[in-house]
Amino acid sequence: MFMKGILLVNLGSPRSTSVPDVREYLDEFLMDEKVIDYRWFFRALLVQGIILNTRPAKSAEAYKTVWTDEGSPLIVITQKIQKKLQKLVDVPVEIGMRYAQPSIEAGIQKLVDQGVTEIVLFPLYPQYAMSTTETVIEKAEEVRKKKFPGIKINYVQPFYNREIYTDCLAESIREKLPENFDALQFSYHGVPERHIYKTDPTNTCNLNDCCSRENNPSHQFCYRHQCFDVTNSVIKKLGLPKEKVMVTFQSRLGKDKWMEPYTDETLETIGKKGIKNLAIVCPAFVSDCLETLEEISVEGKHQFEHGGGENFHYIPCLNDEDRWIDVVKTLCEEKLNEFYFV
Ligand SMILES: C=CC1=C(C)c2cc3[nH]c(cc4nc(cc5[nH]c(cc1n2)c(C)c5CCC(=O)O)C(CCC(=O)O)=C4C)c(C)c3C=C
Ligand SMILES: [Fe+2]
Ligand SMILES: [Fe+2]
Repeated sequence: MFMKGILLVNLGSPRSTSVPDVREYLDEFLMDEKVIDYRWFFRALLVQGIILNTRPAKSAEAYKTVWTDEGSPLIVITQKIQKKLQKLVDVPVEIGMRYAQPSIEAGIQKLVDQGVTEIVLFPLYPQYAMSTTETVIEKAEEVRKKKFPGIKINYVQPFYNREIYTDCLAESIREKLPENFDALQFSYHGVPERHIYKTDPTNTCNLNDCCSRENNPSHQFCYRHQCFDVTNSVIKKLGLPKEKVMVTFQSRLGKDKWMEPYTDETLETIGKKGIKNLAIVCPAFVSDCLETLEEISVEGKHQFEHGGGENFHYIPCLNDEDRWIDVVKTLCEEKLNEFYFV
């Protein structure tokens, strides 16, 4: 007998805000070679020899400012999505995190315990990146082969260009935009430029105008293009002129060259250029997390005000909005229905 189920996968958070728990989480996360893509020796030297000496204490302080009584916002919101989706579909829905707990393996185990043999796994990232979608699929395949060789997994693909998603995002932003704003900033999580070159099998992306072209063979694997594409779709639907819109990249780490322009540097300077009222949204994330609630809403606001800005308006992620749950349901159902052909 075949039985289907859904696994929603998000990035994951530390178990608690204690420094040892944050260190353990960062160790697993940053030692992933799809996140820091150096050879093992150099990655270990950088992560375990340098980053883990100072970053856990700093990150733990940041996590404390966003942590709720129920736990990490990212996990709590993913659980809320799970519960709402479960009410709409008649197959079991579980969650799994790429790093820390509940793990992808634990999520699959829960489904298997309920008799599931065919899983739709949904990486909750709108855009493709080596450090997100690709590492989730690689991990899930590793777990499947080792622990659950009898089950099938069908993966929901990046959905940045799906009209149901961009409609949903545009509506969500429209409702939350303040009445007066000089600019709307789209701040996406950054990645090192090297990641984009590395994952372009067509060798046709040079991180230049090609990313904004209507057609380029690299688009399917180009995170930069996919960020621009989401932005363009949304601003068209909102009827916003391009001059009122900025795209920037946040959360860089280390000395590599990451995609530019950087969110923090932009926030420090735009006030002086006359942008006094700013709205900002972060569509690389479907759920609010440390990187939106602390890095943007708190640190970003300070940077903007420090640079002469006056009104800073953070637009929350889709989180557990009903219209977004409907999109999740549709994207999962498409893949559930494909099982016959997988
Ligand atoms: C080389 C480092 C990193 C890459 C590449 C990277 C890509 C990337 N990350 C997200 C989504 C999230 N990242 C989050 C936190 C976070 N990210 C990094 C580093 C890289 N991310 C670090 C070190 C951290 C931990 C916190 C910190 O110390 O600053 C989170 C939030 C997790 C939470 O618990 O709330 C998310 C979500 C994407 C989408 C992405 C590439 C596109
Ligand atoms: Fe590109
Ligand atoms: Fe990250």
